[in-house]
This record gives sequence, C-alpha cells and structure tokens, in this order.
Amino acid sequence: MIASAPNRPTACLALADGTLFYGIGFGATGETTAELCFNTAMTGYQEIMTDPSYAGQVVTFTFPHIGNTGVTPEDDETADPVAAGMVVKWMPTTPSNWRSAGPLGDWLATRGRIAIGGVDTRRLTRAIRQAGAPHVALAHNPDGEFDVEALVAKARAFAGLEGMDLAREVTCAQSYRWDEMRWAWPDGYTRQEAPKHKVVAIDYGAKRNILRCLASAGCDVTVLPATATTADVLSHNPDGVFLSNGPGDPAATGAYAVPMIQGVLNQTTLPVFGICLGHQMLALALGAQTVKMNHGHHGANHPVKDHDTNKVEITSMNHGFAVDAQSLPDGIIETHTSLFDGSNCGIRMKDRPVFSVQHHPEASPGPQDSFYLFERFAEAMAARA
Ligand SMILES: NC(=O)CC[C@H](N)C(=O)O
Repeated sequence: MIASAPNRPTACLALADGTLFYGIGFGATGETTAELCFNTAMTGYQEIMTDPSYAGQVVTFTFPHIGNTGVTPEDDETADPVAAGMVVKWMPTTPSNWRSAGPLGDWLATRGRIAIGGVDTRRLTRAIRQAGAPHVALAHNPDGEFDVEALVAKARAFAGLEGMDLAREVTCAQSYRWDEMRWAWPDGYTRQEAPKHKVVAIDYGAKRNILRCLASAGCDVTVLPATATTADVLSHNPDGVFLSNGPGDPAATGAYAVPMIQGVLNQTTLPVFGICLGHQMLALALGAQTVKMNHGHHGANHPVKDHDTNKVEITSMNHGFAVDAQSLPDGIIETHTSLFDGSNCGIRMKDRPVFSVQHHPEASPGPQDSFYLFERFAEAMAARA
C-alpha cells in the first residue's frame, strides 16, 4: 500500500508493532532500520549522535528543543555520526551559534543520517518504557509517499542488537597514539606535565572524550583495534589497560575481547579499567553474565551510588545491556549501583586494581562527578610503579 499521509509529512517512523509516527524529515533521505531508544539529556545531542555506542540505534530525544545550538567539530565523539537516526519533537530551524558548521539537518545529511521532527516524543517514549526498545524503520522521502506495510515489515525483520557484534564496525582500522594536542580540552583542563603512565586503550567504539580524559589524568595513550590480542596489548609494554565503551551486545563482542582480557589478567598484574561495554566485557571475562535491559539507560542525570565512599554521583548513561550483579563470582565486588533501578554500575576485583563502571565518567554530555575514576586508574598505575 502506498499511503500519502495528511499534510504531506516527509518522514515516517514505523514500529515493528505497526504503530506509525509521521513528521517532517531532515538530514539525509532514504531509509534505515534499527532499535529505538530514548535519551533524556537536555544538552549534548551532537556528542550523543556521534557516540559510537549508538551504532544500530535510532535515538529519540525527550528534550523537545534539539538543535538550538549548532554543531562544532570540537564536540564530535568520533568522525561521523554513528547513531542510525534521530527523532525530535521540534525541528531545529536556526542554530544560535557555531553556524559555520551549518544547521543540524545539513550536518546529518552530509553524514548520511536520517532525522524526523514534529513527532509526539512523549507518546513514543511511553511506548518504549512500556513495551521495551522497539525495532523500527525510519524513512525520509521529500515526496511524502511511504509504503508503510513494507516499512513495518522491515522493522520486524531487523535482527535486534542481541547477539550483534558492532565493535568490529566502529573500531579504528589501525593502532594509533592519542594526539592530545589535537583534541585538547579548553584551557585549564589540558594536562600541563609530561605523561606518567603508558596506557593501551582498546577501541570498541571509544568516545574521544574518554581518551582526552585519560590523557588529562596523566596517561600516554596508545589505541588498539577491538580485535587486539593479549600479545598485541603486551607488546606495547603498558602500565595499564583500558577497555572502552562501544555498541552492540557484550556477549557477542566478548567472543574475541574476553580471551584478550583474560590473557591480560592471567599473565600480568596490570591495572585494568573499563567503561560501559568495557565494563560489561570485563565482567564476562571475570565469569559474570550480562543481560538485555527493557529500555536501557540513556541520559545525563542518572544517580549512582559509589559503595566505597558512600557518595552519590550524577552520571551520564548509555547502555541497553547490563551486568547481572547476582552472577558476580566470589572475589568480585559490586562497587556502584544505579539508584534508579538497582542495576549494577560498577565492579572491582577484591585484591587487584582491576575495575570498571557502567556509566560514563567522561560525561560528554553530562555532569563530571565521576571524573575521579580516571584519577583512580592513574593512582593504581602509580602505586604499581
Ligand atoms: N555505551 C556503551 O558502551 C554501551 C554498551 C552496550 N552496547 C550496551 O548497550 O549496553
């Protein structure tokens, strides 16, 4: 069936259950299929759209005004947007600053990403909360014609993120040294002293700001592709190993990441620090399990309790899988817990500096309460030296 919806909307979001949302298309034209998640952050859409962890996901923003500020290359978390598409309530018209990079629609179009505006994102968010993150097809056609049955069928045919290894697709092609000067933070944040610790960071879809934070905590960072082996890692003679965030199912990515991590744990006493996907894969390597969540955590205001200090930190989150705290073996301690739903947000080995968190201490976007974790990693390397 070819349907022309009223007022000729130019974009259509079809959920696998047959629900349709029409709106105004911007960004690239064409179609994409993905899982749909909602993000509650009020700022930082550019960092969210360029976070490699969003590969395979369309993001709907609960904050209604997206695109009032423009885009700037400084805020890209990777070279291209990696989220599959974008859903917003109010369409951006004219950004208030950074106009040189152009409005949001142009930015998305040149990177082949589809967006839909004018959607009732509250209704959509309620649907996600109730039924879980749906599979969707998103189409942008300036002619306003949509084969909605075909779109629903494509949404249904989307295989889903469970079992999907996407790290291989978003990782760097070759190893490289993080060039701190090129991506330095604004004045005042940039590290002044020479780096003290040699860190190998495995790129499962690393956000630039994580590498920047490692550098500003005193690390000289060498980034290796996702499929690096234990021997590859140890050939750099590191003082510590960092496991990055990334997209997809940790169990699938773990097929090659887990043996590498276990090799590092068995052959060395190096400090290991993981964030998000890195946290989940460290947990798998230590014998725990991960589970798919109903609709995950995606936002910049998630309270997390640090059990070591009893402090609550407000954190940035982006994950659809979680470590099952019940599955943690003896000798592995739960260090952080979500105060929203009690899910696991951090672990560490009882007597070794091997630890990881589910949330994003690098923020971008989000509050910087958890930056101490980078310092903890640096302190662990200093103590071992
Ligand atoms: N930000 C991340 O590293 C996400 C990890 C994993 N892909 C998840 O959705 O849970």
